[in-house]
Amino acid sequence: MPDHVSAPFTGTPHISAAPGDFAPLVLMPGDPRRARRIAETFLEDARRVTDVRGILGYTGSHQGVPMSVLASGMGIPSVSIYATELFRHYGVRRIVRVGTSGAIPASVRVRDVVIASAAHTDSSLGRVLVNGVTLSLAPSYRLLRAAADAAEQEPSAVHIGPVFSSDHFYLDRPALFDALERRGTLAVEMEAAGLYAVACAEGGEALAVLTVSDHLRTGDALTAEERETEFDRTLRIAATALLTDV
Ligand SMILES: O=P(O)(O)O[C@H]1O[C@H](CO)[C@@H](O)[C@H]1O
Ligand SMILES: O=c1cc[nH]c(=O)[nH]1
Repeated sequence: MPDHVSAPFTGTPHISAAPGDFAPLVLMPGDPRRARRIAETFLEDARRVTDVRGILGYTGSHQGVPMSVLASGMGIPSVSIYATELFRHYGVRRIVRVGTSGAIPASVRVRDVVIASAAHTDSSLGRVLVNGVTLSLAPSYRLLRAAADAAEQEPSAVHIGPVFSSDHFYLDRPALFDALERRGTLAVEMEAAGLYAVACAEGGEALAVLTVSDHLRTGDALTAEERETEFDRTLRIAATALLTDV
């Protein structure tokens, strides 16, 4: 092949899908098995488009509009890789994380939904993208507003507010969670801040809608099976946001 002819695109280091395999609208759970379940139960005519490292991705449609689902894996480094590659190489415009989270205040209960209107983090990601600046890690206002409107149609509790995206799942620091609670933080999880940072850097839109799977104060928790199945409301809100003004 002559030097000036670039090689055909055959995927990224982490995604084996061909160009055009992903829809511009993407649901993103952490867990690959949840991605498969969303493809099987929520999307129509879904086909698998990638499975590198067991991170499953599917494309089908929802309410007649093309929609994909791709797992992010756990943590900010992992979600940052997948979100960057989707925005940069696959023409993706919107990613809505559909994840699980741990509730912090008593007013948030297991099975409630939390829409992350901001993401605090102990990750460095918000500080390294623009030299000397800590970026505000926030969702797309359009997606947030659409999700807030969709939440009004839901019969049970949906909370909107800041979450804490932690680099540490086993963080034994009760005083930290007390301090975050006093500042209005609703829940802890491990990806929203990374997704918001990447969307900001890549010019995409992002939002995180989280099912509360456990409570840091009471110890209440969903079973492992419920973690896979208890996210119908989260999915409805996320898909409505993805489909707004497309
Ligand atoms: O259920 P997911 O979406 O993976 O989200 C939460 O669960 C994982 C920890 O168990 C972390 O990824 C955290 O953010
Ligand atoms: O990251 C997470 C997710 C659920 N529950 C937690 O305590 N942390």
